[in-house]
Amino acid sequence: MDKYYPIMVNIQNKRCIVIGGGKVALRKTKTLLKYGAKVTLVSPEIDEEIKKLFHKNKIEIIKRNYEYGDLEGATLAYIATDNEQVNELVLKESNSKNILVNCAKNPEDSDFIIPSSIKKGPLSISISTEGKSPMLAKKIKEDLELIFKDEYETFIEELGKIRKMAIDNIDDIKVRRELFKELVYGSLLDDFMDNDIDDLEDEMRRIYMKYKMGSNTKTHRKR
Ligand SMILES: C[C@@]1(CC(=O)O)C2=NC(=C\c3[nH]c(c(CCC(=O)O)c3CC(=O)O)Cc3[nH]c(c(CC(=O)O)c3CCC(=O)O)/C=C3\N/C(=C\2)[C@@H](CCC(=O)O)[C@]3(C)CC(=O)O)/[C@H]1CCC(=O)O
Ligand SMILES: NC(=O)c1ccc[n+]([C@@H]2O[C@H](COP(=O)([O-])OP(=O)(O)OC[C@H]3O[C@@H](n4cnc5c(N)ncnc54)[C@H](O)[C@@H]3O)[C@@H](O)[C@H]2O)c1
Repeated sequence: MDKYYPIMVNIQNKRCIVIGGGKVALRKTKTLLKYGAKVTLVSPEIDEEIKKLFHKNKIEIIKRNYEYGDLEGATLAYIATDNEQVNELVLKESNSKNILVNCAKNPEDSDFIIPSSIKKGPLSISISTEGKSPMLAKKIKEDLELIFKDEYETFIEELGKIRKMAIDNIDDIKVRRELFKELVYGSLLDDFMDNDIDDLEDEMRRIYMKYKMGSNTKTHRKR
């Protein structure tokens, strides 16, 4: 049975606790901030980059050793210390409180692991090797970045607009599917990437109108 179930989690404004203040803690913290989490970090020693985040009011810091109870109120917990005994104690607390935990040192103790990921506007591509080789996950990300370029962001934003219009105005799901098929599987994206399209929005709307006109729907929505 596969162990890790991939999901997209909204962590905006959720409290996430990082135990440890070194390089790994910094990397995890930066990712959490990118996704709008409220980060509290507990560690006696703090990396210089982490201090900068604190001075910019991006995170809270508790400058001491971890103590039982520090995970109170956490949605997610991250263990990034170099001390096995501390890690054990944090694991005990997270397990007893059902707080999902990531342990950088011992992935087998983790409830979740962090994939390498590409973000282009609404597009997310995550790569995981289930901890077998984080470096390979990073390389695959770099390879995929050559394919999934910035144009994808605009393309997906425009697709989102047309899809909403189609759901509101074209009742027949078969017609909608045909429309989406032409937009997604047709040559539109390639043409856009090759700079062969002046105005993507116009072009998508032209295709949309073709399907809308062909589907004399709108008024007889089936219940
Ligand atoms: C993807 C990424 C996300 C992130 O952390 O933000 C991430 N590691 C990254 C990079 C990276 N990490 C390491 C190297 C050095 C080379 C190497 O060892 O390969 C490099 C490469 C580099 O830095 O160039 C060392 C390392 N990593 C782990 C251990 C412990 C162990 O394996 O026992 C050790 C050994 C420590 C030691 O030797 O002491 C464990 C984990 N690292 C994971 C994620 C999870 C599984 C991901 C997957 O499913 O593949 C997992 C299981 C748990 C977790 O941390 O969530 C990020 C890429 C960022 C990017 O994409 O740019
Ligand atoms: N998952 C990954 O991607 C990855 C990558 C490299 C290393 N690691 C592993 O993660 C661990 C951390 O790596 P690092 O490079 O950040 O180490 P580091 O030495 O830079 O940092 C360790 C941090 O732990 C803190 N710490 C020690 N005792 C503590 C306690 N009682 N309470 C709270 N904090 C405490 C220290 O103050 C320090 O800030 C190491 O064990 C390493 O093997 C994981």
